[in-house]
Amino acid sequence: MNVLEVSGLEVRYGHGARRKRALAGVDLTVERGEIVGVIGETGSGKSTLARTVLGLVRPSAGRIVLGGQDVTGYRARQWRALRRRGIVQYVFQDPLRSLDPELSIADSLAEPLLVRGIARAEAVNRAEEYLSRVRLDADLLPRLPGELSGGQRQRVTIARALLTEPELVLLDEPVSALDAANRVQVLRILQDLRESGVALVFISHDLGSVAGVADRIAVLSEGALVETGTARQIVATPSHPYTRLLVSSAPTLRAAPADRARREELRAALLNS
Ligand SMILES: Nc1ncnc2c1ncn2[C@@H]1O[C@H](COP(=O)(O)OP(=O)(O)OP(=O)(O)O)[C@@H](O)[C@H]1O
Repeated sequence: MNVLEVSGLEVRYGHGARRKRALAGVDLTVERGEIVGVIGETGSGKSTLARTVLGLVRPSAGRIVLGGQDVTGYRARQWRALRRRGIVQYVFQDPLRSLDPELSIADSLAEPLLVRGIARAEAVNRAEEYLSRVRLDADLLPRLPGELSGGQRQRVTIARALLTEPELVLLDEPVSALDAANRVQVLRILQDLRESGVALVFISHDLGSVAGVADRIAVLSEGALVETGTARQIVATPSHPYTRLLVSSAPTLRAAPADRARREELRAALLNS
């Protein structure tokens, strides 16, 4: 069963002459338990896609079905209620901005459970359990976000997103602000989540980060999906020139990064395609 079906999704920003199309007829499905990567360069529409699926941006055309429910015509109030139910959760790039700096980690984690009527003792137990799922120790619970490293903070936001047992988690550049060691740790945790059955949409400009985690990858360019395939297909036999450019620009995917001349060649082919 699909937890997310997006079809013909179009988003336009601004008005009149300044109207700009950020998404142009995007079709994407995510099955239960599947990890789908969405990659594209800056400005390709990745965050717009995430924000539209969360009901934070209104599409000008297309359809969104979440957990079997057509949510396309939802008003702001209905979206808020849907987000409160926790079926779809999100993790953004900057964990400091998504954690209240004055709340302890225990309180940040317990809060989504308390608003669902779960007793405090039970909420704290669950918080501890989910911290261990993201390989963090319970002794972080009394600390404030400012007393954690960036990687620890991002793991806390992932734990918090999982606490409500969502069907789908959207992660928008979850590792981009992290140093290499923390990035590897968070990517491992995302891989581990495969066993939990939650579906993930992992959005990144960096194919190298996504390729080792995602089952399928969708490639976004100028608001349109130009290619979708298994992670293996996208990396080994990319068919669209833009995908080839992304593959050649991802140093971690290759023994040696493509040299500049080769990248220019691919970019020229892309402009002419
Ligand atoms: N609120 C907004 N109002 C007007 N234009 C916007 C708005 N948000 C995004 N855009 C434009 O829409 C396009 C897609 O932006 P979006 O943020 O979705 O891209 P992105 O792929 O997530 O980029 P990045 O990796 O830099 O975050 C860009 O041209 C951007 O300038």
